[in-house]
Amino acid sequence: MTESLQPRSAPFSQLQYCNADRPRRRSSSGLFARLGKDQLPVTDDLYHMARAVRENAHAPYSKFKVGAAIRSRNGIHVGCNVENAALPDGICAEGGAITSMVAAGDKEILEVLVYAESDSLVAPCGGCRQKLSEFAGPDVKVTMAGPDGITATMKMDELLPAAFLFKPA
Ligand SMILES: O=c1ccn([C@H]2C[C@H](O)[C@@H](CO)O2)c(=O)[nH]1
Ligand SMILES: [Zn+2]
Repeated sequence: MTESLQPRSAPFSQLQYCNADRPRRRSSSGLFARLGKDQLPVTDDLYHMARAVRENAHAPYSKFKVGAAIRSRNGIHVGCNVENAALPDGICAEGGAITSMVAAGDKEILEVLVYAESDSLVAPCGGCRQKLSEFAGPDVKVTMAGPDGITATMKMDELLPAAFLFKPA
């Protein structure tokens, strides 16, 4: 059972900060094990806030709920995906968290965590990588997490090397 929860994609298994080898409990019911206090990811507060806000996601089309939490100097800002019948008009959890941060008056991301429940870790989509890079420096850590506490962390410039920068001529 727990084997299937290992991050599957190649980059995740090579991550510097990946904690996939940390000991964790076997699931007693369902697909995922419950987190024990000894198993919490390093960024506990972001983890719990992203996990909690995911419950509020509006995802009737994909049925795939995502939560995101961003740490900035003035606090933690959360977002969940909000889909729309006009499918491309939906917004990702990361986009919602960014909007919340900016609305709260902050424009510098210190840390990001994305929480989803899938058989592999969920990384921000391409568009969200660009959105994050607008406010996150190259060394900012972006952690991807699931319900059993497996996390992988990538730096912003690993997630989006050669980000687009708008420099009018
Ligand atoms: O990092 C991600 C990946 C996907 N989604 C959302 C978009 C869509 O609503 C659903 C399925 O792609 O998941 C996010 O919010 N963040
Ligand atoms: Zn996205």
